[in-house]
Amino acid sequence: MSKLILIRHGQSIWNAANKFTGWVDVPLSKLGRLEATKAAYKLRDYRVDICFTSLLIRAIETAIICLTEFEEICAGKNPVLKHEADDPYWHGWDKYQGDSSCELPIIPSMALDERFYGDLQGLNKAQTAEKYGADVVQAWRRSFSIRPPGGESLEDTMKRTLPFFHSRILTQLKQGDNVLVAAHGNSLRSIIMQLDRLSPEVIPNLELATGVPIIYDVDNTGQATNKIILI
Ligand SMILES: O=C(O)[C@@H](CO)OP(=O)(O)O
Repeated sequence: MSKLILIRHGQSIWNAANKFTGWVDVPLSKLGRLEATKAAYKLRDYRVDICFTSLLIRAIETAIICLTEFEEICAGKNPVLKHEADDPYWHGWDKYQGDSSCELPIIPSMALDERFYGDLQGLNKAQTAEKYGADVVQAWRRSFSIRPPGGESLEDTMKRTLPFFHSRILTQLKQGDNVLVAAHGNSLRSIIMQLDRLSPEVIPNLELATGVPIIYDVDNTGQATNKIILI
């Protein structure tokens, strides 16, 4: 049985400021780094073979903290970011083949990026609710198919997260690897919707706390058989 560890990044400086963030690439706050360190402590008895993150620094910082705070989680290996060679201007670090006997790959992908929040990015959430009405803004934030102005619905986000989840993440799990995924509230909600078989009517009630690991047991057919949340 493989372990799938999902973690929403620790608090970012824009979570702290109550701003819509989406694809804006803000770092963790001091509290966020502490949350990630606490998550690393909770994960100290787990072993990770491969890690996937979004391209956004708040998820990457969270992954790095989880993988470096206690050496045991990587079984003594060094985490190394492996960039995909799909950017023609990429400077070529990805050409390094690496050494799987002593390196733990961290694969960053835009498929795991936060939902694109369009025109709301950078706006204060409370002020936006006052301007447009709390119910309208709640539907933009939590419904399955309603898009925030100029942005992605959860359904849109799911169209990029799930193909990646199936082709890259589940493939590793089915072959027996333990996988850490450090991503975002909405990219993870779309994956959990699939794992927990949640309907579009139920998904608005799913909230993910920052920096809290969610662990699934996944069998070799790719089915999730158990779930625990390390609060
Ligand atoms: O601003 C964002 O990018 C997200 C996560 O912080 O917000 P929401 O809670 O509305 O999904």
